[in-house]
Amino acid sequence: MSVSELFDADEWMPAPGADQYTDVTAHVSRDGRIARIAIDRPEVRNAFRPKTVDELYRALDEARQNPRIGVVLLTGNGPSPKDGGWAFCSGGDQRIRGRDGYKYSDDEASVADPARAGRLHILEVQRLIRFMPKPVIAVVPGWAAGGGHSLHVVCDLTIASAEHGRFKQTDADVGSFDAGYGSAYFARQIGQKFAREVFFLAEEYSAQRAYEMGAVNRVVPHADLEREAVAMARTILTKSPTAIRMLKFAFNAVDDGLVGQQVFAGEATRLAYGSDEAVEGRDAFLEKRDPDWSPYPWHY
Ligand SMILES: CC(C)(COP(=O)(O)OP(=O)(O)OC[C@H]1O[C@@H](n2cnc3c(N)ncnc32)[C@H](O)[C@@H]1OP(=O)(O)O)[C@@H](O)C(=O)NCCC(=O)NCCSC(=O)c1cc(O)c2ccccc2c1O
Repeated sequence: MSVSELFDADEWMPAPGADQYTDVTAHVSRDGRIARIAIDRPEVRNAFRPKTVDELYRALDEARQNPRIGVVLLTGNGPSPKDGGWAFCSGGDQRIRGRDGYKYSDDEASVADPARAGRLHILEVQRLIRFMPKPVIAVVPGWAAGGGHSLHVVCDLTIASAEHGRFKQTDADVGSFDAGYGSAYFARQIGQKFAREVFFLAEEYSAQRAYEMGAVNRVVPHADLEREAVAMARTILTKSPTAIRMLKFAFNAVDDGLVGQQVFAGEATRLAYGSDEAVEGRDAFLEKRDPDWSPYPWHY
């Protein structure tokens, strides 16, 4: 059975552990440098339930820790076998939303561990994407709605299908609100007036309109969507991994407060450890002598 109508089997091989997933598919390009992770519930416009979120997190974390992978594509498989509709993601599955979050289907897990009873852990996935030391590209073949809209917002880049890409922020329609990256950071991207309009009116925006608002990087013909996304990824792969990582964390830092500074600073520390000056500090300690900083000027 094909993964998705846009999926090119010649490009991808299954990612390690992918056979254990039911709600997502995870692949790695045949040269091992790009990950393709997709929500695989097209019959509900790729709405996520807790199991979907668990699998998304695991697949993304595998990609994060794989030193060969430089870019991650996040998408939604399709079309729906029911009506042919396409989706990136339509947010939390409203059928299993409880009073304390989204419910696992086998509620024995919740009985054994009440802390697992109601989940909002798509926010953990958002943070994983945000702090992933490599670009994540949202590949939007259809609807990005509600929490699915927020997922595209937190990705570094978005490429959308000209024919089927649709954007709608339905949170307030269903009594929900992503008050973090989904809204406040979205406003940093496209401006306060547009962001408030998108949330307060919950209207539908075409891919072209989202592009004009600054919410989308590229709009391409539907049939070319994944090919163009891979091409975008391959362009990024021609760049310095360190430069891309530092740039991503620099773009983040201004909006991420002390955590943003910490993440950026961690990478700065890694770079400093590579210098002769830092090696001198370590060696002096180990050799129980005063460090000799004389070769290292106070740069200006
Ligand atoms: C996405 C749509 C605009 C698409 O409309 P369309 O007309 O194309 O398709 P249908 O409406 O007919 O849908 C086809 C089929 O799929 C089912 N479905 C679609 N979305 C969902 C969903 N989210 N949950 C459950 N089921 C869904 C639909 O019922 C149809 O099924 P049939 O059996 O009738 O065939 C439109 O579908 C739409 O508006 N969907 C809902 C979007 C939505 O409101 N999402 C939830 C927003 S809240 C959220 O996502 C959220 C999650 C979190 O975990 C948070 C955590 C912390 C803070 C905030 C959070 C948050 O806001």
